[in-house]
Formats: sequence, structure tokens, C-alpha cells
Amino acid sequence: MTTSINTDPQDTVYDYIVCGGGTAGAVLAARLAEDENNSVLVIEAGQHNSLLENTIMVGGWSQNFDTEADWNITTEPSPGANGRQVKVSRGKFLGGSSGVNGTLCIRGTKQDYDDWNQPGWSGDEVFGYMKKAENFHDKKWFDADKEAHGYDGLLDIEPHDLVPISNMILESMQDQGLALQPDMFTSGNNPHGCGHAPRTHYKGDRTTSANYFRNKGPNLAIKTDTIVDKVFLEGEAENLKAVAVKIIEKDGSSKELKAKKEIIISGGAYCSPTILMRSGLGPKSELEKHGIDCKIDLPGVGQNLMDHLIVFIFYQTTKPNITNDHLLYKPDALGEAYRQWKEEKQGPLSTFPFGAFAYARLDERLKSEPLWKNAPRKEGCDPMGLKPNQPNIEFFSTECYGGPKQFDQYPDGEKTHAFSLIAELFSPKSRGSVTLKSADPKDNPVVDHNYLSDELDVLVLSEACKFANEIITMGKGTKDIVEGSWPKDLTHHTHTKREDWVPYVKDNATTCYHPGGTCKMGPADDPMAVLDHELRVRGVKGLRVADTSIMPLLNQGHTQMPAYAIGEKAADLIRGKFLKLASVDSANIKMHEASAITGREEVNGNGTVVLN
Ligand SMILES: Cc1cc2nc3c(=O)[nH]c(=O)nc-3n(C[C@H](O)[C@H](O)[C@H](O)COP(=O)(O)OP(=O)(O)OC[C@H]3O[C@@H](n4cnc5c(N)ncnc54)[C@H](O)[C@@H]3O)c2cc1C
Repeated sequence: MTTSINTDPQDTVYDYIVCGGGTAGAVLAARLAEDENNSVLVIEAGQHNSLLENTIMVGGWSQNFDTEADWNITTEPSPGANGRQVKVSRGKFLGGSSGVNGTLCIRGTKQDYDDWNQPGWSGDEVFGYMKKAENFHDKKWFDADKEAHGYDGLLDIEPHDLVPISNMILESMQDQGLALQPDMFTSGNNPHGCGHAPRTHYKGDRTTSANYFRNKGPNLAIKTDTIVDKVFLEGEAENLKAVAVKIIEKDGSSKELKAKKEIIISGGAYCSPTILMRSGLGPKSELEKHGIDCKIDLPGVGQNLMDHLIVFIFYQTTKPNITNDHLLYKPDALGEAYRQWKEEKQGPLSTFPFGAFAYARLDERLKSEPLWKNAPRKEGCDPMGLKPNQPNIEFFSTECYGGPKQFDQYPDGEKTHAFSLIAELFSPKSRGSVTLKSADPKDNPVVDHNYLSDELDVLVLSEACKFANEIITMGKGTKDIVEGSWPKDLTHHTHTKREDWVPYVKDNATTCYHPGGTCKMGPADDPMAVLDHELRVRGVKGLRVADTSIMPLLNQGHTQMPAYAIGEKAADLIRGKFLKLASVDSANIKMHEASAITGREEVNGNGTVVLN
């Protein structure tokens, strides 16, 4: 990576300090440093990513878990999920979770962002920023939506070459009513169909937000292995201003670093609220428990925690060489796969073994369910709050056996082979929280996802599993190759009723690693909104948050592309720039105008909204 970034910074004063060098944080810092008059410091709790091969070799993703490169957070027990605790890994290194994720680029629909109802964050605008981030490399076999992709961004993205089982599953999906629209997860305009998901890898290596640091100059400084404890605030009441951060270095010593212009917190949905709380910004009662002086009572900090739940449904096939198991689990196969990646940048470890994808609406399937029929709903929405142009669920398949560490019953890759179809729940009703374990910045937060606490979540996810099973066991492409469930002693392939799937969901639903919402943006009259629509912490000058914690609602997709968009947009907000869009939704412009005349805010000369 060509760079003259300062990785051993000694200065104590910078224009901008970005707390957390993860997905959104790295993007934001790199964009701010494009102006060489800005001095920018990124503080990252974990190591430099170049030291960690498993953040570069895509197939090494799970090897980061339970190591120093993982935050190693486990949830509180969720009563709705039979009291299970779930390991909710996050990347702890430069690049953050972009260096450990499943590489999928599934943007959601424009409606998802319109639903945020925040000036400057319409579907058109957020899709515009996702496009800005992207440098798409097409492949001959792929029928790309060329208009929807970006080609001069800093994040290399390409399609994934399928193995046979994935094409068979795509055939089954179509057979079961999900028409093929190859690039629908980039277009975001189809809530019911199947296609391919582009990936954050290129030429055999994972691409991450750390790629944004390429060609950056010495005005960008990166301090790794350093924890941000808190932000120091100066002034009283209306004039509270963020001026410095307290850091803890690797040797345990602490230091104060000053910011002349702004401090931006990008610690991710689990850690950003904890930095705010340690700084005295959060629910007063929560801060008092830990002896923290409350500067502003912000009850929404750490609340509104959301995630997408997924259920892996594995099947066994005896048909050889249609999955990737033989390339991974046969004796000596893994060694050869590693050699192939290291020397040729090819083979099963150079990409992520997810294969076929689909979105689905479940209106027809759920219409006679009493819970669904009788649930309250907003006009034009289903009980989950989704409009007809938004999917209720996603399906995605694995091209071999594997997943988080609870999936440890490996086939031998010779006589036995396995693959899965995963069902993912969108727009979950259940909400959780992030709170402090103590005021010690080295303590992980208490994460309570409260999974499946709402019966509607169980209903939709169990119907999704039923549909998934029909795709695999009845669909034309796969019905004749399925031997049964995997592991062999399970019988889920025989389930026919939705109710059969309820215990399976409660026992197996796990994280898709998409936490968000814990420092949400919102209007001034929402007491739970932590940020305004320019990501400024309410009541504090010079302090913003930029990562997936800002999302008022999750998108109907995966969360890395919105995280890139949030980093890009945050940089533009700070620099007072607007993205030029072919079409900017006029309602959104009206919202901008409306907020400009409330008296609380005004539009400055270059068009950005600034607080009085
Ligand atoms: C295993 C896994 C698989 C996933 N798969 C996909 C996928 O296929 N597709 C997809 O779209 N999304 C996926 N996601 C989700 C996606 O990667 C995340 O939503 C996104 O990367 C989050 O970006 P962020 O900037 O909010 O947080 P992060 O990228 O997690 O960044 C937060 C950063 O802040 C640092 N930090 C935190 N606290 C402190 C502190 N006190 N001091 C200093 N530094 C701190 C962290 O170490 C980290 O580097 C996955 C995530 C995981 C973990």
C-alpha cells in the first residue's frame, strides 16, 4: 500500500480526531485528509490490519474470532431465544468489521433510507454515497446494472464466481416463485426475486475501509493499539464543546489529545455509546450507577439496539464436487487451499463461500396467520412497518459447511458434503440495549440484544425457514440431490408446517453481525434521538458520531455498504459539501428548507446546515 501516513504520531493537537478506525471511521478520516491543510488523527483500539493475514485472506475471516482481533462480546441471555447467549464478534483492528465480514454488498432498498425521514439521508442520497464509495470491477458472466454501480470510488468490489450448488439453488429459487434479476442487490428495486451479491474483494484479497488510506499523505496520522476512553467537554449548558480525548496507550499510560475543529466517534454500534457515556453523555440514571458526572441527559444513548437474525439450515448431499467441501475438508485440502491463495490469489480461501441470494415478501404466506392479521400497522405498511417495495426476508446460501463456531460438525468432503440456505429476518420488532459494565474503558459493554422478544419476529422468521426448506427440498434445481438434513441426525428437511420451525428458530437463530441504532439520528422532538441529521451530538458543539449506531432503522440488506455511505456522508457534512445526484428527491429538499427556517438551525453559504 503506497502511503506516507504517520503511524507513530507524537503531536498532541490535531484539527480532527476520529475515534475508531473501523469501516465508517477510516472512510471519514481518509476523506478529511484529502485536504492537506487538515491534520487528521485516527485512534484505533486494535492492531494495524497489515499485521493480520486473516483480515486480508477472505477465507480466514472466522480465524479472527476469539483472538485479540475480535472485541469478543457475548450478549446477555435472550429469553425469547431460549435464554441463549450469542457471540457477537466485531473487528478490532484498522478497518474494523469490514476486515472480518462476509464481504456481501447488499444495499437494501431506497425506501429503507427514505423511512429514516432525515434531511439529507433519502434513499437517493444514501445510494449515491454507496455508489461514490465503490470501484466496481465487472466480470463477463455477470449481467450488471451498470448505472447503479460506482467506478471511481476507493473500495474495490467484484462479483463472486459461483460453484455448482449455487446455480442449482438459484434454479430452485426461480422454480419457487423468485424471478431472477441478476444485480437486484445493487439496484435495490425488487423486494421479491433472486440474484447475485457483489463482494468486497478483488484479485484474491479482501478489500476493506483501510484501502481508503492508499496514497494518503503525512497530514493523516494513525494511532493503533490505543483505546479512546472519553471526550473532554468544555463550557456549560448551551456552550458545551468537545475539545479533547483521553486515550489509553498499549502500555496502560493515558494521555490527552486536543482537537481544534471536531471530534468524531466511530467506535461502532456497541462501542460508540460507551464512549459517549464515559464522557458524561447518556441516560443520567445509567451514568450515576458508575459514578460518571452527567453533562447532558441523553436517554437514547445505547438504546434502540437492533440486529438482523439469521438461521442456518444445512442439508446433506452425496453428489460429489458440487459444494466446496472437498476443497476444504478432505485430508490436506486446507493446506493446498492456503498455498493456492498465498501463491496464486485463487481458490476457496480467496472468496467468501456464500452463493445464491433472494429477497421475499411474505404477505401471501402470512395472510391467514391470526397474529399477522390482527397486528397493528401503519397505513400502507405491514405489521413489521414495511411497505410493499421492501422485502420481509432474505435468503442466502453457503457453498460448503461452516459458519460461526457452533457449526462444528464438518462433512469429510469425500463421501459427505453439506450446504445451507440461510433465512434472514428484516425489520425486527425486538429492541435491545448497550450499557456500561463499569467506567473502565478496558471493560467491554453489556450488550443485551433481547432477540426474538417480539412474537412477530418469531412468526416471520419461522415462515422464512419454511419457505427456505421448500426451495431446497421442492425446487427443481436441488430436490433430487438432497440426501437429508445435516448433521445426519437432524430431520428439519421433513418439516412441513411453520410451527415445526418455531423451536428450530428459538434454538438456532443467531446474529448476522448487523448491530445498529444505539446513537440514532432523529428530529429535535424525539427524546430518544442522540444526534441531529448532521450527526451532531445533541447539545454539544464539535462532536459527531459516524458509524452504524446512527441508523434510526436497519436497512433491508446488509450493513457494510450503509457504513461506507455514512463515512462518506459524514466527511461531506464536515467539509460542507453535497453529493451531486442525478435525481434528488424533492421531498427531501423540502425537508432541508423546512429545517432551515425553524430558527434553531440555518443554512450557511455553501449549503450545509449548521447549528446556531
Ligand atoms: C463477522 C461479520 C460478518 C459480516 N458480514 C457482512 C456482510 O457480508 N455484508 C455486510 O454488508 N455487512 C456485514 N457485516 C456488518 C458490517 O461489516 C458492519 O455493519 C460494518 O462494518 C460496521 O461498520 P462501523 O463503522 O459501524 O463499525 P466497525 O467497522 O466495527 O468499526 C468500529 C471501530 O472502532 C474501533 N473502536 C471501538 N471502540 C474503540 C475505542 N474505545 N477506542 C478506539 N477504537 C475503538 C473498533 O476496533 C473498530 O475498528 C458483518 C460483520 C461481521 C462482524
